Parts: sequence; C-alpha cells; structure tokens
Amino acid sequence: MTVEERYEAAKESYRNIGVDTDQVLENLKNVPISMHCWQGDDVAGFEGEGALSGGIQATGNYPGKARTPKELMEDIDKAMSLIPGKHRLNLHASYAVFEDGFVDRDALEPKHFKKWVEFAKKRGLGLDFNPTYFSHPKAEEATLSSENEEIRQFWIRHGQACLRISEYFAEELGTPCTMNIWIPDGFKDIPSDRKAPRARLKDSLDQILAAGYDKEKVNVAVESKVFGIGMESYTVGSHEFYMNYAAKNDILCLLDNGHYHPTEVVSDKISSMLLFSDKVALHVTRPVRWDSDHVVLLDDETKEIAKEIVMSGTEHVLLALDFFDASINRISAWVVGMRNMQKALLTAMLRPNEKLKGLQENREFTELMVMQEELKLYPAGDVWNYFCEINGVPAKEDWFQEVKAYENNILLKRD
Ligand SMILES: C[C@H](O)[C@H](O)[C@@H](O)C(=O)CO
Ligand SMILES: [Mn+2]
Repeated sequence: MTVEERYEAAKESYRNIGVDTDQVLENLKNVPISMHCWQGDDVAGFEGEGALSGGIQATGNYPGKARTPKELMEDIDKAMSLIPGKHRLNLHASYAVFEDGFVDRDALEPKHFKKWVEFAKKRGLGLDFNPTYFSHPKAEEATLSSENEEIRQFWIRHGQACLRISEYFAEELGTPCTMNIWIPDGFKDIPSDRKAPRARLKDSLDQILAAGYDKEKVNVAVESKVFGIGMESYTVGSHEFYMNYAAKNDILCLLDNGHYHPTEVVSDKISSMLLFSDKVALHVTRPVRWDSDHVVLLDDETKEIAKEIVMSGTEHVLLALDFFDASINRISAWVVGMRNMQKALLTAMLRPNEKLKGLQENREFTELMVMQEELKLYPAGDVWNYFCEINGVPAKEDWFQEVKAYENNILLKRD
C-alpha cells in the first residue's frame, strides 16, 4: 500500500469517530515551533572560548558540532529540510555575528544580528530571542539580582539592548518576536535573606521594561526555574516570582517543563495560565531526573502538553523547544525533537475532542476511559507519514539517511 492509500484508510477510521483528518493536516501545518539554535553547538555561541555556565550542562562529545555562524546556519538548514511545515528560529544573544569587531553584551546592536535576519528572511522564518545571562565573566556570581550595582547595571543594559534587537527582528520579518528572559541567579546553600535578591531582580526587570518597546512587536516573557547545578537551594527567579511579575506587568510567563519539581507537570499549568493571560510561552524539553535537557520524545507528558495546547487554541501558546544533547548527532537531535513535538500535536488534533469533553461534562467516565485508551492505537502514524509526504519531507525514519550522509560528507570533516 502507498502512503496515500494508507492515509485514505486512516481517514475513514477517524471519520467514523468524527475527526476530519484533512482539516487536521491543514491545522498542523500552521503551528510554528521555534527551533532553538543552541542544540547545534552545545550552547557555545560565537563570543570565544568561555565555558558554558549558569548551572546548565551539555554533556557528550559527538563529532561535528558547528563552530561558526556559517556552519550553524548550514546545519539549521539541513535540519529544517527534514521537518514538515514552516517554523521559527530561536536565537540567544551569544550568537551575535561580529563583522566589524567584538562588543560586550551590554553594547549589542541590531547590526550584530543582520546575518541572522538575512538568513531568516530568505527562508521565510520568524525569529525569537533570548538575552544571554550566563557564560560570561560578569555572570559568575549573579546577574539581574546582583548586589554589585555595576554588574547589575551591565545586565540591565543587556536586557535593554536585547529589546531593541527583538524589535528589529519583528520589524524586518513582519512577525512578533518572543523575547524570553532567563537568569541563573541563586545560591548553592540556604540563604539568610531570600527577599533582597528578588527585590533587586524586580527592580532590574522594571528598568529593562522602562526602556520601552512596541508590545505589538515584542512578546516579553520570563522563565522561572526551581534549581540549577550549583544553585540547588534557592533560585531568585522562582515560579511564584515570575508569575506575579508577569501578571502585574502584562508580560508573559514562559514555562519550561524541566524547571519544576519532578511531580509537577506543565501540562496541568497551561489552562490555569490562559485563564488569566491571552498567551503563554513554553520551552518543551525532557527532564531526566533533573533539568537535563534531553531531546523531546513522543512521551506521555509531551502528548499531554500538546493536548492542552490544542484544547486551548494553538494561537495562545508560543511554542519553543529547549534541549541540548552533545552525545548524539545534533541535527538528528533537532529533527527528532521537532518532529516529535509535531507528532504530539497531531495526536492531540486527531482526538474527537468535543465528544471527549462532553463525556467528562456528563461524568461518563467509563466511556471516556474506553475512548481515550482505544484512541492510542488509532492509525496516527499513517496520517503523519502522509503529512510528511505532502509537505515535501521524508516520511518515517527515511530522513535519517540524509542526516547520515550529511554527517559523512560535512560534519566528520569539521574536526
Ligand atoms: C539556553 C536556554 O536559554 C536555557 O536552557 C534556559 O531556557 C533554560 O531552560 C535554563 O535551564
Ligand atoms: Mn528553557
């Protein structure tokens, strides 16, 4: 049977339970996922030799990581050629391209990202952005919560510079830019004063936002975290801190599903956030025992997150991925993670969601369980393969041959 014939059979099965697969494929094509540039080079960036800091780690030494903007762009192209649909690219400030001399992070300007804008424009991609508050000598102790006023002001200027760059992205590309602020600040051991660093962080964010920006063009988001390596006892930017800050200042919360206590799930937070805000931003990742940033799999929580996104309306969720695995082929990591996020969205869209909602409302929990369990073995794979085919990318595992060839011809020649 051909991919199309299989799709036609699957379409019939889904039609019998009230799901229009043609409509689903159209909807799925229009959900952009912001692909993080930092999987391609283990979060190294282009500033020099500095080690990755901030309590995050990329472990592994798989050959072929990108070392220059050109190599990273080529690798992004390769990955995107194997992912169906049109997506976005998520950059960190540490990926500035210095064509006429290095400047420090507080002096970054739109021109340092011109190459990325050219890249995105040619490919019809939107850009998202992140100030980089780690891997820098001035981030060794603390950044926006620093007790050292000179250091704190340096990082405030960095945030303001990033706002200008985010606005530039939106203007050049005609699509709003999500600018996400994450800082690693915290303490290894029990603090004597939890309030003072948080008060300084609050003031720093106020000063960044006071620089002014066009809210139609930039969605500012703040990303909390429960702990980082070396900051196990206290994180300044906690969930409660940012949830309140975002609500009060009409900006967005970004929920990273590696950033909560192990029994907390982001899938259960999305609906609550969206009852109080028009949008929520996500970093989808895979935490293995800690915030390990493993590649996103098609696992239960990813599917549950996708279900919440679909039930809430995909336009309300700014969806990005965040992982960095240096132990496997990095292009494969991107492709697996992006395709899995899309597969999760697809399985959520292939549910007869209105009928299932009705069963819950009528407290028909027996039938609800039966339906939800039976749906797990419906032929979503045949719909996925057809989606790949009509969007011009290889179906099933066929894409991996292309990654292998790219590895042999390009990546292995880099070292
Ligand atoms: C590199 C990213 O910005 C970083 O991973 C951040 O988003 C995070 O999740 C830190 O744990
Ligand atoms: Mn994150």
